[in-house]
Amino acid sequence: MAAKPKLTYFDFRGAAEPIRYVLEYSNVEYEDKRIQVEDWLELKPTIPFGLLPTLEINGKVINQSTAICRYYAKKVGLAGSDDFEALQIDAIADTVVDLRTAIGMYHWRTPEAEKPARAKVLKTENIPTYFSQFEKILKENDGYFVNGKLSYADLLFAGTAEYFNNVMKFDVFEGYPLAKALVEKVHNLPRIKEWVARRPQTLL
Ligand SMILES: N[C@@H](CCC(=O)N[C@@H](CS)C(=O)NCC(=O)O)C(=O)O
Repeated sequence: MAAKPKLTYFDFRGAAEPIRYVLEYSNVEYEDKRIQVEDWLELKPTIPFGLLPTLEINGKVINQSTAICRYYAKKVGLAGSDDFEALQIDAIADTVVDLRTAIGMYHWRTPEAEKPARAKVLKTENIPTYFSQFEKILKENDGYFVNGKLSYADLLFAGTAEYFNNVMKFDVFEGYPLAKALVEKVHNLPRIKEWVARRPQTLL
């Protein structure tokens, strides 16, 4: 019997939570390995590209959270039913990750003295630009990102929602009712609901 895939990340939701959502939705058994930040510097040289999350599967260690999401999404019909649908789903997923990266850089890499100014730019420029476009796309697609049906882009977005709010320390979804409703819809999917109820409580 093949070993369970092993997802390795910090004890955070961050970039691993969308993978966890897709794995939970797909009912895949996996090991959710969480490492402590204080152990990271010792571990980093042993990780390909020195970044997490990774997924160990069939003895190979794979990086890149979105590629991992897509791999499992394909197996359960959440990655598009033709190449053009897949393209639109991938584009949304990469866009959500772009915003997550900008917010992550603000939190983890911006010197404290520069944080207030950076937070203001995120709040007044970056976030409204992304969210008003998300809202428009959701309106055109019956409340989902692509073609009125659930895809891994929706799971990735919902799995990142809390990270946006907790890092920014305000309700990023305020004024964007379709984005808010999409997160609720995903969180009401039975397997996601069950995961959210039992997952470890972490800061980010
Ligand atoms: N594009 C990569 C980004 C991976 C990444 O930046 N990981 C961060 C945490 S979210 C990391 O491992 N940081 C530790 C470090 O830079 O030493 C992905 O989505 O998996």
